[in-house]
Amino acid sequence: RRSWAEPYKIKVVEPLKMTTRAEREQAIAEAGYNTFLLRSEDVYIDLLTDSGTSAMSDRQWAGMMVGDEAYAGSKNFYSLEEAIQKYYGYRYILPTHQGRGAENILSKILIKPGDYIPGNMYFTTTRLHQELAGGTFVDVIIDEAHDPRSQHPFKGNVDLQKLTDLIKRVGAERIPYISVAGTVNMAGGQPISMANLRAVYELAKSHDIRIILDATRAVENAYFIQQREADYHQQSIAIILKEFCSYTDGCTMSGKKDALVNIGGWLALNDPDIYEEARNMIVIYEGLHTYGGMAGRDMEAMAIGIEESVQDDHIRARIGQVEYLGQKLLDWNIPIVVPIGGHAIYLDAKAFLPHIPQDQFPAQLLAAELYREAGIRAMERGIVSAGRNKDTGDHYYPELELVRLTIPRRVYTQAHMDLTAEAVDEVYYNRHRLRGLKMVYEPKYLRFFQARFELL
Ligand SMILES: Cc1ncc(COP(=O)(O)O)c(/C=N/[C@@H](Cc2ccccc2)C(=O)O)c1O
Repeated sequence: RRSWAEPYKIKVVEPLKMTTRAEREQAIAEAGYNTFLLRSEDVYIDLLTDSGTSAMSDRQWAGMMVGDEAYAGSKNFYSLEEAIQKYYGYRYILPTHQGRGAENILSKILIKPGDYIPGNMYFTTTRLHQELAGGTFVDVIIDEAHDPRSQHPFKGNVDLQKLTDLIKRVGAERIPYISVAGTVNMAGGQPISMANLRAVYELAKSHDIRIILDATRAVENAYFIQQREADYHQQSIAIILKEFCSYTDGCTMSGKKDALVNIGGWLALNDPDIYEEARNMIVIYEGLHTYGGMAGRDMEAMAIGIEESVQDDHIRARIGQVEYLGQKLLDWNIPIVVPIGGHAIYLDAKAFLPHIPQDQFPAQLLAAELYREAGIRAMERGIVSAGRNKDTGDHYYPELELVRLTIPRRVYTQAHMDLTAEAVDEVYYNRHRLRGLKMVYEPKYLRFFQARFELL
């Protein structure tokens, strides 16, 4: 049996500083046990996020050299527009500085106070923009998505009955669009199947309701369709991605993930009237409609990154590395979300630390402990990230209390994955010694970015 290796070789490296346990104990205490507040230079293996952390290719760096920094009508805009139309299939393209730029504008245009936005599990920034526009997010994902041990191959699927019930309850006119993510970040990077998306599209169209895709990791979603959906085993990733997007009316996109760039995003639409409004909003919030908060060089790098991201060899190696790490942990009976997702391994902190109640922030503690143990930075994806219910003021208490080990694209080697697995195993072996946290500073919005904690 031949093992696999990356379809690229390394040309530039960034030396990493090694720290001592004493230095890390001080650093994490000063960071208020919040990995977002650590200095990057104090981190050895940075698995906080796959957002903006990919390694660019030599062709992308070359693209940076041909940045046309004209204020209006930059050549790089047209390269980007062409790449998105070619691979995602949408008609109108508006660049934004990153995903949130697109979410902000889309929400402002489509959502009226009192509207409901159904979606396959919440995402933190997406839901907040929907709420800021006066909408209420309604989770219509299948129940299995909330169970870390369910082996359902497409946990990102929409529960058509939940969606139908919502339409009946509030009426189609109160639903500006269905917000579909592929893959679903908060469920563990879980995909939605082509068959399910097609069914959602047909249901939506029968009620004249739009579907807007969060395309942030849609190429990874295409890989899971290719691997797990019988009709698509012989199809290329590029073909699958284009069909996938054809069942939606537009998308918001953070180019910082699949598209292999450090900054960038876009809003894509097929409806000329919505496009007209969005193009007008872009000049208020993002700059001009032909640069959307990006330099010309960044648009060129993203156009090239899109082309590279849909190559079958690339995505197979990218997800193969995540599966490699996940399988090691499964072999050692360490509780992680299954099936293994596309961009990260999610430790099940509830199962990992059953003696720490959820309101003592077990996932937050586990992420801090992994850093203390080995200088590995992960991200809390549990009660802290879930925030507070805007009506009751109490915490949301999500089923999923997770720590995300997010793998950047084309950055770390298999040796880094081996060391990460060993560090997680070490923490697991000593898990009964760990105790909870109390939150000592809580910001108003998206508290997980800046909250501070102390050991109980
Ligand atoms: C499915 C999905 N849709 C939209 C966005 C926003 O895109 P952008 O504005 O960041 O470009 C993101 C960003 N996800 C990053 C960064 C992040 C953001 C908020 C909280 C924690 C982490 C992450 O998961 O690490 C996403 O995953």
